[in-house]
Amino acid sequence: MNVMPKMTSGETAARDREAEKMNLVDGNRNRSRTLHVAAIKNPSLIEKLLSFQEEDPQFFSNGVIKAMALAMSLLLNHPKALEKVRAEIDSHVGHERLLNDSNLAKLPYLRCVVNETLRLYPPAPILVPHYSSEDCMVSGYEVPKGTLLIVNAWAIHNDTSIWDEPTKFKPERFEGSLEEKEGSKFLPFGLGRRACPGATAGLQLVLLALGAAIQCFHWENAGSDTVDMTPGTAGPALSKAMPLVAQCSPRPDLIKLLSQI
Ligand code: HEM
Repeated sequence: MNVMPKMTSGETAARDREAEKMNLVDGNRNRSRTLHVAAIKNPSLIEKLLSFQEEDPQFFSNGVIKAMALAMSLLLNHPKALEKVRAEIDSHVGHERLLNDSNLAKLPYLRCVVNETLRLYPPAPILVPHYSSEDCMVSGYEVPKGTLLIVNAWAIHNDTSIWDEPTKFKPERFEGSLEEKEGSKFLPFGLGRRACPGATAGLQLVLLALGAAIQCFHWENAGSDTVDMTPGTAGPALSKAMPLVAQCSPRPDLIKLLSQI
């Protein structure tokens, strides 16, 4: 049996501080609390999303905010894909109004980008524990009824026997109805009776938040040439080791619309 060496209280505090630094959403949550006290006038996008979370914690979940930030990070590293999403939104929604949920069916590439983000970075890489409800066989293994099952969604999403070049960001792989065809091989929202009941709403929120951010703003990487996607090590949820630092400016054609919101 492996036993973790016991930490001193100083080491524990240092580990907790490190975990805090590594965690995009929680780190910003605490920072934004401080900033609210200072009555900051120009909150960052994450701070704004976290303020929505305070108003409606159920829908603006950490999963939704993280998925949006991760999708934006990936798009900044793949400018052609970002341009393709923008062109899709411009052609179906235009510049006169903000995109809304009735437009989403007409924005398949935006959906592909979000799916590909959730494949590469499932907010819950290890699903919550499930029990088998009856005896079954899985890949030649007998699984008796009542067995505790831990599903590694991240490993399934990176399995080379299922996905072509799984470590690469290729939204096009979701074109057509691959998601439906692949069934239990793409499971960012889990599966079975305990699958995420907020999957439809969660996906819709990510699509709307990401789509509106791309429709209204020009985005550019404010740090080095590429966004550092090194994964963080804090907690069971996937996080980025380095925070996303990006700059946005209103797109000239959208300024009139933005000033009316
Ligand atoms: C992008 C957003 C989201 C992602 C990726 C996500 C993902 C997940 C995953 C992977 C699970 C575990 C499923 C399993 O083990 O099979 C889960 C459970 C759950 N999710 Fe979500 N979720 C998201 C948004 C939401 C939202 C918006 C709500 C509420 C409106 C929600 C409510 C829940 C609840 C209540 C459970 C527990 C279900 C149970 O144990 O029976 N989720 N979610």
